[in-house]
Amino acid sequence: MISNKIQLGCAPIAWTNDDMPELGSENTFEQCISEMALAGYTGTEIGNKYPKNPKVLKEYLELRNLKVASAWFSAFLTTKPFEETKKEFIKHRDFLHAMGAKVIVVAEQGHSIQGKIKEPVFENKPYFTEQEWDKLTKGLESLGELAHEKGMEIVYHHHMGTGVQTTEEIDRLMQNTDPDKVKLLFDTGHLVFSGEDPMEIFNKYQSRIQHIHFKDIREKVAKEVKGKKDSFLTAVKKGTFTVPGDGMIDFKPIMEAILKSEYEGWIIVEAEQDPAKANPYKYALKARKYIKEISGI
Ligand SMILES: O=C1C[C@@H](O)[C@H](O)[C@@H](O)C1=O
Ligand SMILES: [Co+2]
Repeated sequence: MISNKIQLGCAPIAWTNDDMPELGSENTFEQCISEMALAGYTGTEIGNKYPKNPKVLKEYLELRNLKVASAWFSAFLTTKPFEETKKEFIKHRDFLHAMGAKVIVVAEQGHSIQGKIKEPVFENKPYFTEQEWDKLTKGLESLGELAHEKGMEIVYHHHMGTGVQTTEEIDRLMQNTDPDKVKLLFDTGHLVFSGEDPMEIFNKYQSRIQHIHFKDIREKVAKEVKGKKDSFLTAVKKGTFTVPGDGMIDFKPIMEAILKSEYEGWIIVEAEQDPAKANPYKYALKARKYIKEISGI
C-alpha cells in the first residue's frame, strides 16, 4: 500500500489498446506487467492479453507484487434485455471477485460511439430518451445489488461518446440512482476532454467516488480533434490522452482534494496512446514520478 488509504495502479491500455488491439500488438503481457511493477505501481486493471484463468493470472501478478484493482464491463441496459447484461455481468463479477478486486467498472454502451472510427465524438454522442434513462438507472441499481452479493460495488464510468459524458448527465445519473447501489468512477481525462470541471465533479460526488482513473490531455491535440470532428478512436491515435504530468491538467489540487477526502481505494494511471509513439514504460515512470512530486505518495 502506497499511503494507508490509497493504492496506485496502472492500466495495460498504454501497452496494448483494448479498442484497437493493433496499437501495441507487439507488446507482450509479461512485458506489460513487469514494466508496471518496475515503474513502482502495485496494481493493474485487466487487458485483452491477460490470462482468463484467475489462478494463472494470480501467479503472474503475485510474482510482481501486483493486485487486480478492477476491470471494465460494457453494459447494454438501454438497448438489450436486462437478462443479457446480467448474465455477462455475473461472469465478470465472479472473475473479479476471484482476483480479489472490490469494485467493478461499469459503462453503458447502448448507442455508444466510442468504438466507431468514423463518428465525430462531440457531435454524434448519444442522448438517452426518458425511457432509456429509466432502464439505465434501474438496471444499474440491479447490477449494484448483484455486486453486493459478493461484497463488491459497481463504479460507473462516465465516458466520451456515450450517454453519460457531461456534468449534466453525470448529475442525472447520480440523482436518479440509490447511492448505496451505484458508485462513481472519476476519470480526469474524460472530464477535461468533454469540457467539464473535474474539481466540481470530485467535490460534488466525493462520497460516491470509489475508483479513480488519472489521465491527462494534450490541449493542442484535443482542440484539433474537436475542430476536425474526429472520432474518439482517432482522438486516441492522435495522442489526445497522455499520463498525468504531461498535459494541461493541474493534478496538484486534484490530488490534494483526494487526500483530504475520505477516499480509500485505487488511483489508476490510464493513458491510452500509441505505444509506438509513447513508450509505455517511459510514460508509466513519468506519471509515477509526477504523482510522488505533487503528493509525496
Ligand atoms: O477506462 C477506460 C477504458 C477504455 O477501454 C476506454 O476507452 C478509456 O478511455 C477509459 O477511460
Ligand atoms: Co477510464
